[in-house]
Amino acid sequence: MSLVPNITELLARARADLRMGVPVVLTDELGFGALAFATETLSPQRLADLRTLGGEPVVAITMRRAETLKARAYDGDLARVMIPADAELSWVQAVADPSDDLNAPMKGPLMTQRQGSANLHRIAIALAKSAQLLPATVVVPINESHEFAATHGLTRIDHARAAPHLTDRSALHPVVAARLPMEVSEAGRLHVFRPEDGGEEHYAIEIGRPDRDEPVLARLHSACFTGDLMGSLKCDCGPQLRGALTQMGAEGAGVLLYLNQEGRGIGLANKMRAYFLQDQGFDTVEANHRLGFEDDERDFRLGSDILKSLGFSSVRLLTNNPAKIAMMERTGIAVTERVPLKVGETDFNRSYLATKAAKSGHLL
Ligand SMILES: Nc1nc2c(ncn2[C@@H]2O[C@H](COP(=O)(O)OP(=O)(O)OP(=O)(O)O)[C@@H](O)[C@H]2O)c(=O)[nH]1
Ligand SMILES: [Zn+2]
Repeated sequence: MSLVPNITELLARARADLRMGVPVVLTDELGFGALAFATETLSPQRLADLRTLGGEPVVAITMRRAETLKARAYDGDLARVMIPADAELSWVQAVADPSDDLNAPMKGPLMTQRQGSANLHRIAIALAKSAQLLPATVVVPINESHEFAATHGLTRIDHARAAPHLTDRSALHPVVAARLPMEVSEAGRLHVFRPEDGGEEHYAIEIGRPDRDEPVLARLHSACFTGDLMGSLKCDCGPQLRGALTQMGAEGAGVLLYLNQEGRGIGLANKMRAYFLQDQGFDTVEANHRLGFEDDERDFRLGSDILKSLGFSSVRLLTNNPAKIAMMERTGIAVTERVPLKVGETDFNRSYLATKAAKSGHLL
């Protein structure tokens, strides 16, 4: 019956639930069930209520966050931290949120679970991440999970059906394109692409009428609200964006993909959490790790999807990031030339740029 939501639609609903503090029910193929909450949106009332369910609640965190907290990650990529019976919500949230790590370090050792499967915890963390929340979830086992979800009107996600969707990228579809005369070129055109999973839309700005049979001057630009719009001096994004467009305008042809992957894919709220840690002396990579993220959570494959959809198969790529080049090549877009894009170094971003060169392999 097409009127029943499919797994993609249920996952989008689950993300919205977690952002609002509503729990979701997770079930696996062995019949286990659990209730999962995003740690950062959990309320005191719901923490009290989940404790009446009888199961032992844990905070599921990524291996990166576990390393910071010196908690044993028996599950490899994640750890299940046991919640003491008398722990308050502030304790639970401090497991997830590093903002007070230095001020008020957590008193360890944190006990982590070793027995049983972490499959449902893994799905819960992936959902929180894709909802652009901190990658940490409170998970408590429940019985009769199908009935529990139905009785309480909760979204239920089945592990086997959901797992492939959390690693595969969703298909993107062109929505509309229209002329956009711009300062750099009157022959601008903006294309909007929408993913099937209900996530962020992405844009392509085409300058001139680039020949589809020749390598096109291209830039994959990740959204940076602070740099692109506010003139932030902490990064080089704004000058790179304008520099790329100016060069395309001067050459009379090019395509700039504006990918809504704010903060290297972690979202603006988490990026600002990373900036708060940077104010305390951590570098851009360490800050991401303390929050529980990898240094770069972006998926550049969507860039090649958009280029292909526009009819391009080879590019002269404006970038200093070798990972972008490697990903283009792997996903069937030939990079015939790397065009360096070195603009916008300031006193404030010099060490940020140096860290990217030292730790993320950026070309100087
Ligand atoms: N998490 C995090 N993201 C940041 C930080 N500073 C900038 N960003 C984000 O990093 C991204 C920069 O993207 P790009 O301009 O594609 O930069 P790049 O990966 O260095 O590659 P090139 O510019 O092509 O060399 C944007 O999404 C910014 O919002 C930071 O300190 N932490
Ligand atoms: Zn930036």
